[in-house]
Amino acid sequence: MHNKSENMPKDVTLLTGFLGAGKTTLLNALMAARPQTRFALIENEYGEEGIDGGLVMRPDVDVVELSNGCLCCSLNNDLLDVLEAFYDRRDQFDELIIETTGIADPANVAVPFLMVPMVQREFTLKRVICLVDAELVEDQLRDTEEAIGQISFSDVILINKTDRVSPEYLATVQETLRGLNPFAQVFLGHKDSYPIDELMRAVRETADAGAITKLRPVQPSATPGPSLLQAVPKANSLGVMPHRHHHHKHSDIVSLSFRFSESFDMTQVYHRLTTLLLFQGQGIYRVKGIIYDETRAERWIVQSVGRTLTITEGAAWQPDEERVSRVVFIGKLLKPAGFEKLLKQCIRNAKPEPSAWNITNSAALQPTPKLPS
Ligand SMILES: Nc1nc2c(ncn2[C@@H]2O[C@H](COP(=O)(O)OP(=O)(O)OP(=O)(O)O)[C@@H](O)[C@H]2O)c(=O)[nH]1
Repeated sequence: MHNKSENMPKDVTLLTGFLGAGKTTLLNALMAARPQTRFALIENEYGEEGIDGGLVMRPDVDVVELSNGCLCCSLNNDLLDVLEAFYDRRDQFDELIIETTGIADPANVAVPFLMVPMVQREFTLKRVICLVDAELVEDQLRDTEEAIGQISFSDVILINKTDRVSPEYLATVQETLRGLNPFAQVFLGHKDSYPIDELMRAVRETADAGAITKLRPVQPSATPGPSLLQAVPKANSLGVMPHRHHHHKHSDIVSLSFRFSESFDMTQVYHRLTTLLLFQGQGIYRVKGIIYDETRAERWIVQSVGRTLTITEGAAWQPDEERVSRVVFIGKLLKPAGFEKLLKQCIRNAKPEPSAWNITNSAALQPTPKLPS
């Protein structure tokens, strides 16, 4: 049973929210709750090593991964190419979901859907859902520019991870968010209880009207993103003209990606990353990794949000799959040297090198983070 005729525009859900807010986790729950729907998915990741694509649980989903940049800026033209490719295989899916990077400005990602008639003809931006980490959002609003743009642009806000905060604190968070975006529908949830039907019932005010789409008040970003209307004249088959390359700055947020073919010692991984986050975690917003451990048939999934590290078992390696570990760190002004050293120390049977990660060694982080008092 498929939702729509192949000739109808495809519904698009844009999923945004700061690094680690829970977008991929919600995405999996959403797709599991809609087994009859054939989803196409665009996974955008800031890091060079795409991790999220490997975390998508439904094997039948048509996933396109766009790594090493942000759809809202450096990969803006790639979005048009991917939309064109999806258009060409429009008979193979019902709905498209785009998971942005955790630092994307969704207003820029939405531009083609709102302003390019040929894209509008084939794709309807149904909703922009912003996930908010109930526990960390106040810090993120204080320390970064990205979170505010995401919250203020979205039609729907899901205050996620409610399991991690008290009802009193939740009330404060709700008030803050209402102040930032009084137009959005706000829902509460956590990974074991999402209001999926409500989220998917919510639609942009003008999404069904098919006419001119009214933009909600948007916080202007420090450097405005590109407009696809200023395109250079070479149309693709959707009739869309690609834009020249454009970069905008993500308030000094960088991503460091590492890849190793050696087997890792998970005790070391846990110990060293926990220590790192505990004592030098201030500028580190996110750690994500898929780790190869030769003693296990399964891969390990390593995640951190804030100072919380979790290691869970992932899918088993396929017989012909290359066993590699990939780890991404995203944070403010991170420098690679210390992180690489730390990871090398976690390789199974690595030679002990006591100074590899020394909590007083702040070479990897600029400016030097303060130890928690
Ligand atoms: N306690 C708790 N943890 C959650 C919840 N939702 C997600 N997480 C955890 O938060 C971490 C990040 O979740 P993801 O779904 O990967 O977050 P994301 O927004 O996709 O992350 P990025 O793509 O890196 O921005 C994972 O360890 C999840 O298991 C929740 O409701 N409660």
